[in-house]
Amino acid sequence: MTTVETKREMRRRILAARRAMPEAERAAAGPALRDALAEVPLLTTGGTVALYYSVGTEPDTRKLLAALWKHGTYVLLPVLLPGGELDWAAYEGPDSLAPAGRGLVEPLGRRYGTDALRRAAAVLCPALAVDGAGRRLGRGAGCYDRALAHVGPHTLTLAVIYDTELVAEVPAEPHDRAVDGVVTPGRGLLRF
Ligand SMILES: Nc1nc2c(c(=O)[nH]1)N(C=O)[C@@H](CNc1ccc(C(=O)N[C@@H](CCC(=O)O)C(=O)O)cc1)CN2
Ligand SMILES: Nc1ncnc2c1ncn2[C@@H]1O[C@H](COP(=O)(O)OP(=O)(O)OP(=O)(O)O)[C@@H](O)[C@H]1O
Repeated sequence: MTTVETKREMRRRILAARRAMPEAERAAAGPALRDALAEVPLLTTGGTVALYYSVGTEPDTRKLLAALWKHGTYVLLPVLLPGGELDWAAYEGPDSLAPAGRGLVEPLGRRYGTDALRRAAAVLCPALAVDGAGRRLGRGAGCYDRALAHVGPHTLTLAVIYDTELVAEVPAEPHDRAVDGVVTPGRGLLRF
């Protein structure tokens, strides 16, 4: 199998496993992710944090989002642009969000541009699987590979996954951007 085919097969398998996950396990993920990250100084000491608003079977980031916002952290959320780049706008409470296309929920406020991540202290990205070298398998649109190209040298990049999605190996292509660590509901924050 080519790398592209292996990635496609992994995506199919992981998405099926997410759909088959017991509801109780899914429901426990949101509070667990919040509790794992809400006290991490990098996320709460005043810098900007880029998060995403989880949808469907993704690990629930909504409780973490609410906790960071209540704490006063400046949280950016992605807006999908037509070409597949991500723009960024601030989360300003529940009323600052609206359903967007493709099943996404996106912020309505002023957009800061595709390179807004340059000033972020941390970027939390969606992923389907990550390996111990930080190689990350995303949905396959390349949005976060492009977005992560904009981060500054001191930005901590983390992927949010379920426990079982930390795997032995994710196949990589030259454009893939590695992450510095993962956060999972059961294991919390792991830096590589
Ligand atoms: N919650 C969440 N927000 C996110 C992402 C994500 O993975 N999760 N993204 C991560 O990159 C970005 C959005 N990227 C996307 C890129 C392509 C498609 C897309 O083509 N969707 C198909 C439908 C496939 C499906 O239902 O899964 C389509 O509309 O044809 C969707 C989102 C930014 N926001
Ligand atoms: N920096 C980039 N500029 C332009 N296209 C890119 C870039 N990075 C990735 N792509 C394109 O995106 C497509 C999908 O890449 P890949 O399979 O690695 O996505 P992914 O990492 O799983 O998804 P995502 O980054 O959206 O979470 C590839 O065809 C690739 O050519």
